Amino acid sequence: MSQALLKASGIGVRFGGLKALDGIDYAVGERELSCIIGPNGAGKSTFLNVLTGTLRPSQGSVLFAGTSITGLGLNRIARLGVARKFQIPSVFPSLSVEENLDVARWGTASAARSTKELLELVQLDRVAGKLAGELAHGQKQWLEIGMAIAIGPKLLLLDEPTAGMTPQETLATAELLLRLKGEFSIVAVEHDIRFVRALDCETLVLHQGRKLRSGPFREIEADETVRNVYLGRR
Ligand SMILES: Nc1ncnc2c1ncn2[C@@H]1O[C@H](COP(=O)(O)OP(=O)(O)OP(=O)(O)O)[C@@H](O)[C@H]1O
Repeated sequence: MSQALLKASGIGVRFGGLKALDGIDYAVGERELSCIIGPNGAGKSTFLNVLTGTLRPSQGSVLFAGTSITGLGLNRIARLGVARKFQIPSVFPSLSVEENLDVARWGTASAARSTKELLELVQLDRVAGKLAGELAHGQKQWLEIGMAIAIGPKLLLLDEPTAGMTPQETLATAELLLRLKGEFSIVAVEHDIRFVRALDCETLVLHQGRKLRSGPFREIEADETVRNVYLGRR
């Protein structure tokens, strides 16, 4: 891996008597694309909450570009260049697609992408004037990805970006992330194995709060233990 941009060490989270995460080590390199998968209740969202500072872990630390961000809070971490896209799109429904991107770009450096470039990148240029509230579900997700990209992040974290999408929309989302690959680091928490297969990237498998495996998706997919606890059930 190139130099780690994000490094989580020995992350543990307890909710009362439940160990939601136990001793998770994880690193994402500069401009690397990485996926986190695992069955329901594996601890994926809890881990993402730790990475974005919305949850302070009971144990362990998170470093971003060499600085501790453990439990720092979403806003302060965002200011360092970490963008998070939540599972449910939060766009401004009564503004047009183009206006949503304009709003997201406010205050960003002049070197950041123009609204036109963002529209083309997320392939919403043909619906630029449409109200965001009238977009199809997949298009709303892409708009929110565009809004997250607008700030010029160093790291983009995506929580189940293909939730509720059709197979075609899922594939288009994978293609979008592959277009962005190499520009900044991306971490996607995902349920949809077809999507992760299309990305073919470094993958962390969580199971019952522990790291089950990590490595390139092709190796993960071929791993018998992973197949038994997760992939084989799908
Ligand atoms: N705020 C909380 N309080 C108590 N228990 C929690 C809390 N958040 C999560 N948990 C528990 O921690 C465990 C991990 O949950 P988490 O939501 O992180 O899993 P997940 O892998 O994201 O699951 P899913 O794929 O269903 O979203 C589960 O047993 C869950 O019930």
